[in-house]
Amino acid sequence: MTRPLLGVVADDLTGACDLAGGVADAGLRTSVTLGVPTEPIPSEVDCAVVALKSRTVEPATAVEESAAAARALAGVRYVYHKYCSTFDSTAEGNIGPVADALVELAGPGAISVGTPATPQVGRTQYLGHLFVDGRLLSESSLRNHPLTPMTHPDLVRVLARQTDRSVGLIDHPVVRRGPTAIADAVAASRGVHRHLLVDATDDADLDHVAEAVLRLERPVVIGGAAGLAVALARTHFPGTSQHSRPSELPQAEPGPRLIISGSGSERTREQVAAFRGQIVRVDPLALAADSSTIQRLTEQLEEAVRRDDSAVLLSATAAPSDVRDAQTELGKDKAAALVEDALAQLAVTAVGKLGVRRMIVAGGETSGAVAAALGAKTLRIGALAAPGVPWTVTTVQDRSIALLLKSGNFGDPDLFETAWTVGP
Ligand SMILES: Nc1ncnc2c1ncn2[C@@H]1O[C@H](COP(=O)(O)OP(=O)(O)OP(=O)(O)O)[C@@H](O)[C@H]1O
Ligand SMILES: O=C(O)[C@@H](O)C(=O)CO
Repeated sequence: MTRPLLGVVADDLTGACDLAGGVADAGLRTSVTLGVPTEPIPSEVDCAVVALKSRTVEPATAVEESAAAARALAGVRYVYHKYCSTFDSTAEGNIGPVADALVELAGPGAISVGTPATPQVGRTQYLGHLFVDGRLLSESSLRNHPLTPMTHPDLVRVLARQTDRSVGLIDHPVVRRGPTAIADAVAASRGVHRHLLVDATDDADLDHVAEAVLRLERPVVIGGAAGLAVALARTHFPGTSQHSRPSELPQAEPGPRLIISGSGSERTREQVAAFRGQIVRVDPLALAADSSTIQRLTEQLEEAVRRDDSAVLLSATAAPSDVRDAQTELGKDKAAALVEDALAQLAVTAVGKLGVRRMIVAGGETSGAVAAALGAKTLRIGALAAPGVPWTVTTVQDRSIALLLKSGNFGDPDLFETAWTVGP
């Protein structure tokens, strides 16, 4: 029996979908489980993805859940630590502690090798510095992220602050020399560094890194965003791309459609601004001030859904200054929890009472909260509505629910209109 190529520990749900959509599109049979799996990985799977909600939790919790996920994935060829393509981390930072735990579990002498570079969505790493659409990370809109503001572009330093282990760089001149040079550089780093970040500015670089990684003496833990995972898929199983294959997902039942946005990202703000249908607004200050707010929102949502059959948008998305005001008044965690809980509760009402069967959710934390409240356990992966944003189907109480779980900065500005045309 062949072993799954990749067992992925993903720090948020939209990141899990991003990676799963990419590797499925490259031809890997892919499963997504929400939370640590309790069942063995099905033997026909090439890539088993475990979606956690560990990006913004206490480091000790992130470590405990990630280690449990890695143990549940025992037997895969490579454990893949999926973090964000913009290296999103809290001030304490969970990427370092989780990477430490995963190399520890991988066995004596293990090393982690990875890169957040995902050129398809404009993320590149050069001389250890991360760029977003050609701008330094710290000068991109990520500096205003509501939970994980990224104000330092030098990832070697960012990661080194999160771990006591030594962090090294395989720089672009080495990457450009090809897989042998990269593999030699990794071999020379064993015993010197415990974590290696690798530059990549285009897909050819990622293919070199993937080929080098597949040749490495194990134990090795691979780290990164979707880019390197997709490069591993196309390097390991060349010629199996699904681009021309129809989606195998079942058709969703007809019914009202809902978009839920708790994302603070710049791209989501553009998508909300471009949306022309009915919008129900969710405000953390109103939620905090009056416990009847959720009842009022429920009524507004019911009315909007019944009024006409176009998609309704339920949105907490606000300008960074408004988010900051709410955080100053309520505290960052309380503001986030109020919004996540309200959106999750309204999602449950939408499915249980209003007959919603197709839903777009914007924001990683928001998607995690919504999917957990719905009771989703696994996702089947379908067609991509945009790079990094696949349609998925989950089964909840014998009902198929189609979910498009969107990372904040992904998708074109008109995604909330166009995504339905490729959905199940
Ligand atoms: N108006 C608001 N005021 C304060 N916090 C908010 C507001 N709207 C949303 N939030 C919170 O901000 C967080 C946004 O994170 P989320 O991961 O969902 O989306 P994102 O900002 O696009 O990030 P990502 O790129 O990871 O998807 C959530 O915890 C959400 O509850
Ligand atoms: O890597 C990315 O950018 C996404 O998959 C993600 O994790 C955003 O939250």
